[in-house]
Amino acid sequence: MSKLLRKPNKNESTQGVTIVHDVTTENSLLKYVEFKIVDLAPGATYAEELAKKECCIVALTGKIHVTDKEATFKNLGTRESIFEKKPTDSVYVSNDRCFEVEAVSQARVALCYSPSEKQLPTKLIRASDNGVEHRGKYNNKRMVHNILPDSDPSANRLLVVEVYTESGNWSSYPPHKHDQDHLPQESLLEETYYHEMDPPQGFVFQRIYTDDRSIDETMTVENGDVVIVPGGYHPVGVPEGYTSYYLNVMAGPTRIWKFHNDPDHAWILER
Ligand SMILES: O=C(O)C[C@@H](O)[C@H](O)C(=O)CO
Repeated sequence: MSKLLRKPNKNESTQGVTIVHDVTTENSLLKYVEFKIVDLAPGATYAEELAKKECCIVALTGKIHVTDKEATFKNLGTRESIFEKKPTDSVYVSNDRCFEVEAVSQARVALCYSPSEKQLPTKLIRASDNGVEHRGKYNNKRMVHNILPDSDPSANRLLVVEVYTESGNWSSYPPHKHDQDHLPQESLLEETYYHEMDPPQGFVFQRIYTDDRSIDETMTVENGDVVIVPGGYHPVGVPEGYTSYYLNVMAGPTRIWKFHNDPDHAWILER
C-alpha cells in the first residue's frame, strides 16, 4: 500500500466514538497538516485539548453541537449525505483552547489541524458563509465550497475546501503544485484529501508526481479513503457514472494558495 493512501480503519475509542482516520505528523510525511475523521453515535461526545494546534471542525453529515467551553454552537450540520451537495457548518478553534463535539444524530465529523501559536477567536463558519464556486469547462468542471479560503483571515495556517467533481470530469487539473516556499511565484502547502463517491462503490484516480518524478504514484481511491500530498502535482480523474467529493485541507508556512501549473499541461487552460 502506498504511503500516500489511507484506507478507513475504524477504531472505537470510547462508546459511540469511532476514529475512522487519524493522519498525524508522526505517522505521515506531513509537517503542517493533521486530519481525523470521527463518527459519532447520537449522544456521544468527542473532546480534545488543542495545545499548539488550530482546528477546523467540519460537520460532514448529521447534526452536532460544538463548544470551546466558552461559546457553544447548537445543531450544526446541514446534510444527511455529502451528495446533497449543499454547504455545511464548521467551527474554527484556535491553539491553546479545547473543544467538545456532541452528536445530536448519527454524525461524521472532519477535524482539520495545523500547528499554530497565535491565538485567534473561535469562529462559527455557517453553511451560508461558504463561497460556492463553479470552476472549469469541458470535462474539467467542478463545484467548490470554500470553508476557510486564504481570503478569510480567521485561521493562522489552515485552508479548507470541499470539491465536487462530476462524472467523467477532472479536478485539481490541469495538474498544479504548491510545494515551494517561493512567494509570490508559489507557496508551500501540504495537503490531505478525504474522498467520497456517489454511488459509494465508485473509485477515482489521483496521481501525485513531482517534476523530477521522485514521487510518481497513481492511486485508485475508494469511498472513505484519504490521500496525503506532501508535495507535487495532484490531479483527480473521475470515471463516468460516478460523482466525486473530496474535503481538501492545506497548510504550510504562509497561508496563501499560490499554485504553479505543470508547464506540459498548462495549454489546457488556453482552450
Ligand atoms: O480543482 C479544483 O479547483 C480544486 C483543487 O484546486 C484542490 O482544492 C487543490 O488542488 C488544492 O491545491
